[in-house]
Amino acid sequence: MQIIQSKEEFIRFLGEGSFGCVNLVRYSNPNDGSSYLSAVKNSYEEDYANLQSELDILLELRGYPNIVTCFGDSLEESFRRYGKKLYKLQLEFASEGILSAFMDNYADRKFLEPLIKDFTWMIFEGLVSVHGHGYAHCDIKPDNLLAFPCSSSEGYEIKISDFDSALEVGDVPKFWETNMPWMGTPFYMSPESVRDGVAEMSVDLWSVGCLVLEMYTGVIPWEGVNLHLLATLLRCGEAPEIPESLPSDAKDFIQTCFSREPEERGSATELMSHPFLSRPQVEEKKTEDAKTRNLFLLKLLKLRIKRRSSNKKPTTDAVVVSDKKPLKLRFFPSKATQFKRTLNKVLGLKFMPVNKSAYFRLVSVY
Ligand SMILES: Nc1ncnc2c1ncn2[C@@H]1O[C@H](COP(=O)(O)OP(=O)(O)OP(=O)(O)O)[C@@H](O)[C@H]1O
Repeated sequence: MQIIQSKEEFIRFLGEGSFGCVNLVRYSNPNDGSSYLSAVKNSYEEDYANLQSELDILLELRGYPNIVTCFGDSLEESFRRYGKKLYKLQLEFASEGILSAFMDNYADRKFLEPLIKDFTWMIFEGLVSVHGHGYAHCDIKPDNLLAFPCSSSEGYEIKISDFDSALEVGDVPKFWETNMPWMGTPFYMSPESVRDGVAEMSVDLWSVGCLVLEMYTGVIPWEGVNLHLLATLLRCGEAPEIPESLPSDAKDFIQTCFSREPEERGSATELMSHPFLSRPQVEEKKTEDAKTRNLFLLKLLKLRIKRRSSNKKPTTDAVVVSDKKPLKLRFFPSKATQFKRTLNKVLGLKFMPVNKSAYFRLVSVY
């Protein structure tokens, strides 16, 4: 999508990330009266590199299914008061918000099984593209998945967003240390990532396992476990507990995502053909539904033909029927931004910019 010099109207604040805030903005073209809404991610100069790297990945992945779309080909640059530079990344607006907020609309935050399967399938569709381009997302979790009303049907669509932790496969984040071993959000991290910090595709597959578990139980994985203990448990190859009450194919699927040996998880594509997700069942069901519908229509059709023929004299084209139907606070300078970001995730803190200061106020979000 090409950005035309347009009028910008702030609609509302959407949320706060580690690198700045996200606002809903309407862009209007005064020439033809057209307009569109965008979720605009704002970052100050010190976090420019992160926003740029997120844009670079989004540009590579633009047009692929279940990946949030970015508008424009570059970051928009503007100046704040006191000459501070601000960079903006325009994203398509997810009117249903992040998946974690979407879950709050459901009793006990639990989804029904068909929705879990649909959403998991969509997340994999997105991951196949991410992995296919040589990246690992490294922070798959409900806060980084966006919900959209489905354009073609009544349901919802899920897209992967927030690529600022994404890395090329094989890279290790600069901030990663053995005593701070979190490449993404701790509760969704895999044992091997805690051991070596290497961004592998398998890390995302473990996170999907956590996510599926969360969609069934409504509870974040490892709830109540402190981070020190969590690191120890993960290093020992432990996985979040899977309730016995889950259907057996779901348990088996989650267990596969939680395989100790990353290779045993398979790839995103391979996991998509696990019986838990196997589309044939869904397709079969759709075909069955379609058959039932057709049968019903056929009966209706026969009935009408009968009625017509009883009213009228039969003609050669008698088959023509009516077609009318149918925590702690901390301060630190802007140095290692990735480190800040991870620390925030660990501490559950979010950034609140404090006027012109180069520092940020951190507030607990737990
Ligand atoms: N495309 C979007 N549509 C609607 N809301 C969005 C969109 N992108 C972000 N948001 C909102 O803005 C918030 C901040 O998003 P952002 O991606 O900056 O950070 P985050 O994922 O919440 O945090 P972090 O970057 O620390 O992981 C989100 O939690 C969400 O509420």
